[in-house]
Amino acid sequence: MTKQNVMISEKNSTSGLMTTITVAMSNSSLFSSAAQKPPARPGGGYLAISRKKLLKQLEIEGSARINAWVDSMKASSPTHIKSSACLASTDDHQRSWILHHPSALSMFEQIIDASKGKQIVMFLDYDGTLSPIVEDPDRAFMSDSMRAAVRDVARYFPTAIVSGRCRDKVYNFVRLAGLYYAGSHGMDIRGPTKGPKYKKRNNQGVLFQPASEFLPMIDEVYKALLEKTKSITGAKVENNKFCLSVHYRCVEEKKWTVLAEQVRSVLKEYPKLRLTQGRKVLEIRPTIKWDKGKALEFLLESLGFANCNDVLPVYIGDDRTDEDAFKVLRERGQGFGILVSKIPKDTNASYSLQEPSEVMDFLHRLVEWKRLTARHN
Ligand SMILES: O=P(O)(O)OC[C@H]1O[C@H](O[C@H]2O[C@H](CO)[C@@H](O)[C@H](O)[C@H]2O)[C@H](O)[C@@H](O)[C@@H]1O
Repeated sequence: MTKQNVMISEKNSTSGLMTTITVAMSNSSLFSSAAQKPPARPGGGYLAISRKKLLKQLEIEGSARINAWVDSMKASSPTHIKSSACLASTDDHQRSWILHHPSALSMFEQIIDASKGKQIVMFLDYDGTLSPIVEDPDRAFMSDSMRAAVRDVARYFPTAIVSGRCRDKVYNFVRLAGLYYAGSHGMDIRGPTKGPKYKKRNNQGVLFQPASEFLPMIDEVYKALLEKTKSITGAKVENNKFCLSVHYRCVEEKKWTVLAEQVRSVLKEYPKLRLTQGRKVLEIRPTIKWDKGKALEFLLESLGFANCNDVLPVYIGDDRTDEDAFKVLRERGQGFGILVSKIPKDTNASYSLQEPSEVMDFLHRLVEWKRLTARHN
């Protein structure tokens, strides 16, 4: 993002004198589309526009952004009943999607074949992957049987839980000591508190928090968002330590625009924070170049698998933020992303699973296969 010095000129109505102030602004906050961007100014000169024009521009950009947010909030929440013609084309779409992203259960043998001579490393998202999506984020409990499946998997394979939630919270849900935990979308990584059997190279004592300088800002924004959104019934602001979530799952659809405006009115004071979207949630996080994909790479490196061919990372997740990890795997040409979804979605994952119960089946099969091969060797 490039910075542009903007000179605002104003004519004093009584004196008739022009006064000017200069403001350093990012191009992206000034111009809503690339087409509107001014030509580059060698040497970073001034762009003179009137205050009126600037405010108008900001207003247009602001409402365009709100509309885009709300459109995206609606697009990820299909609520309308489909006509039969529409249903038929949906079926076709579903069939074609599943051809491109087959079930990881039906492709299990192929996945195992690809792991020959390689160490499988498991990366598991939490919400919607290990626990079903529920209305109250504080009650997204994991079943005991899922916990047992994850514990078994972690006995045989290095395993990390990668979540948008704050690390302590996700740990309190999972409650397994021998795992890596990457909370706050990977911005808070901690190695196992109990020595895992699979210990390879230098994987102990990992603690990595690339966004620690943002803590005071996140706290401030958390308080501001709590205050700002308190009038909206059902809205919930969650403090995930290095990032925040504004939930709208329980907010009436007609209030989504107001909520988006409230969030934007707070965020516009914090250009170092950005907004992404998840499942009926607006996620606010630092603009640093760090995401679940970077966390995956960091963890592979911590486990001693940087630049190695003898590793097969498998990442299972259900949300948009998991796409960063799927993309890394695709670009590395290594391992597989598995998207948990019942409906076709644009994804960089190779395979799919429909819901957490299928994730559990997949984990069981991995363990069963590992036990069998261990018996034969
Ligand atoms: O990366 P994840 O572990 O998938 O975390 C992403 C967000 O998950 C949680 O919200 C989602 O699950 C809630 C409970 O089922 C649901 O009520 C909400 O609508 C979902 O968006 C979590 O509460 C968020 O903080 C995470 O960012």
